[in-house]
Amino acid sequence: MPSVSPSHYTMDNAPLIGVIGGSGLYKLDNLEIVKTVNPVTPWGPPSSPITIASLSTPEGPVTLAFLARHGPHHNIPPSNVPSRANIAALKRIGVKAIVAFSAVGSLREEIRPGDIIVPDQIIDRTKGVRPSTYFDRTMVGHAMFGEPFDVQLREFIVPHVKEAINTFKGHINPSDEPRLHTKKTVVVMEGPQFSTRAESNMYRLWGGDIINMSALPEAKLAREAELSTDYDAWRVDAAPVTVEEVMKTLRTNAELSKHITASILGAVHTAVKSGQIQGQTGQMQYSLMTPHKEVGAEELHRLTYLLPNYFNYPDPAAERRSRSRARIDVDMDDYTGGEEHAPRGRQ
Ligand SMILES: CSC[C@H]1O[C@H](OP(=O)(O)O)[C@H](O)[C@@H]1O
Ligand SMILES: Nc1ncnc2[nH]cnc12
Repeated sequence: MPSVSPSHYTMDNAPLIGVIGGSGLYKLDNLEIVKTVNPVTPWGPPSSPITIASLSTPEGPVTLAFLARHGPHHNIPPSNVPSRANIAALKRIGVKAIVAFSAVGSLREEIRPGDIIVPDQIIDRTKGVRPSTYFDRTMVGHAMFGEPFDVQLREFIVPHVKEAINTFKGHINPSDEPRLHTKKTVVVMEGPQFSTRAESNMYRLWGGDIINMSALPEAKLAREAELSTDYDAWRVDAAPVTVEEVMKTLRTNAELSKHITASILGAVHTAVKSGQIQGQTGQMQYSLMTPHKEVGAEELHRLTYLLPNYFNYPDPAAERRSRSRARIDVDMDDYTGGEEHAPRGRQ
């Protein structure tokens, strides 16, 4: 059986870190764009083209992959975000860890507009309308999710985020200085409507601290794909929320989130590359229940795209195509018509 490389990216400086930008964060600054790819995964195309770019960091330039969760023009509502495609595409590029950004509402008085939150737990209040697993056919898989974010990655990131906030303080009115909150619980609701007051009170009783519409199924799918995740959220609204209020704080906070990204990613890249952050590789080894011979060929091809360490069933047509190519930089388009664009210079 021909082997499938776990990483299909052959550049020396492959992007190990994927950044998912949420509301207000549709691109990063100070990026030298290496290329933009438009993969089509077995779960369809991701939310946006993926920008593979070099970012100047205190540790030197690092290559990262950036994707806009709601599309570059914010035209994908939370319930329709193609999270399976987003996660699969980042995994296929060679990403090992995802730092995701999200705008959130607060369920606690002490979490003020503009504050930054690194949550450690999730309460799922989505309504089952979002595809939330790669194991929804005949291969049954049960990922561990007691710690929904990668503990090592989260603990590594917190002091770096704190430092980034400190170095940003000169740019902000002292009374508006953002505070960092850690070990908080994010409630993920379906939306797109915001919560009723009764619901918010119930979430508070449940132990929820912040609320959004996006951290799931993203974090569940990343776990199934054996990727580490960390969520950096910033509080946008004061209840009752209006989109106008939300967008105002988003604009004010876009600069801070870009500053945080630029400040922390060099260190995160180094820690992932050196193995200081061990990652989630191997997590699914004992989670897959079904013998491969009981699973259909098409499903096995899909799972090979996502988890080549456990599945080795390339699409014969893709095999023929790739054999006929002299050199492949990214073979994410094997499933389909993905295109690559030439570098466009700075974003
Ligand atoms: C713009 S308010 C509601 C919207 O904002 C959050 O998006 P994201 O997490 O992608 O920043 C929230 O989850 C909702 O989708
Ligand atoms: N109050 C809120 N509820 C749900 N998602 C949100 N995203 C931003 N603010 C929110």
